[in-house]
Amino acid sequence: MMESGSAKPAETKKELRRQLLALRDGLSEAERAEASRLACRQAAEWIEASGIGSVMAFVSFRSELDTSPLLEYCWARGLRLLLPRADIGSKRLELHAVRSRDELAPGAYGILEPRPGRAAAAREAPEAIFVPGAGFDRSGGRIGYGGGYYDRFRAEGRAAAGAAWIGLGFASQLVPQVPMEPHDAPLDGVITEQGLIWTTSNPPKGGRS
Ligand SMILES: Nc1nc2c(c(=O)[nH]1)N(C=O)[C@@H](CNc1ccc(C(=O)N[C@@H](CCC(=O)O)C(=O)O)cc1)CN2
Ligand SMILES: Nc1ncnc2c1ncn2[C@@H]1O[C@H](COP(=O)(O)OP(=O)(O)OP(=O)(O)O)[C@@H](O)[C@H]1O
Repeated sequence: MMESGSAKPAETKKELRRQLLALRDGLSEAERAEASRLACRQAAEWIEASGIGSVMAFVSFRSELDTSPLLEYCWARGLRLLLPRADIGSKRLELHAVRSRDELAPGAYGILEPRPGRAAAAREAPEAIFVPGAGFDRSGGRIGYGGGYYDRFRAEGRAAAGAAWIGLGFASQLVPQVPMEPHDAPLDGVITEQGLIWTTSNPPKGGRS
């Protein structure tokens, strides 16, 4: 029975997360590859138009949209690519500047992460942050794996002032509304294989392109 009207956001989020991850797991390899290629092209076009020099992205795991084409784009264009290491104890993200795939190794949760001895700690704050998720909505709502890593990272003020926070996922991960809690900061936009959607009335650096 649906009781979304009376359920607490945290419980509703848990159920929505479960449903969205099941849906994402159901995409075929071919669908995933094609959508990933298209979405990463959209992200690259936005980066190109915005003129930013440092990008925070993520290395995909489980059934996430495959960010490999975006990582390759950043390396090919000589952009600073900052990737996170998750500290499970503190639920904090630590950023490293990664210059090639050789600087990655399996880390927390089995995700490929920067190898501390190889990739230098990031000196700068990222100008754009591509955010993973289980689901997104058109008003900046996002639901992740429930670790609160990205909300904490944002609350710590570690992105550049005016940085663009952009969700990156499949169009099938867009839902009418993600229930938001007070600690959830809204995203500025979402990129899927169908294009970029700005979710704010005041688009960040780079503008509407
Ligand atoms: N590619 C990628 N990297 C990322 C993230 C992400 O979503 N995608 N994260 C974004 O935050 C952080 C990792 N966050 C994670 C949080 C929880 C679990 C996890 O396995 N959770 C358990 C459930 C725990 C529970 O019961 O609450 C599970 O799903 O089995 C995995 C990753 C940092 N790096
Ligand atoms: N800024 C913060 N400081 C302390 N705790 C926080 C902060 N932001 C979120 N949390 C806590 O983290 C937990 C998970 O939050 P939430 O369900 O929003 O995670 P999520 O966005 O799905 O996860 P992730 O960002 O890891 O993908 C919540 O219990 C929340 O209270």
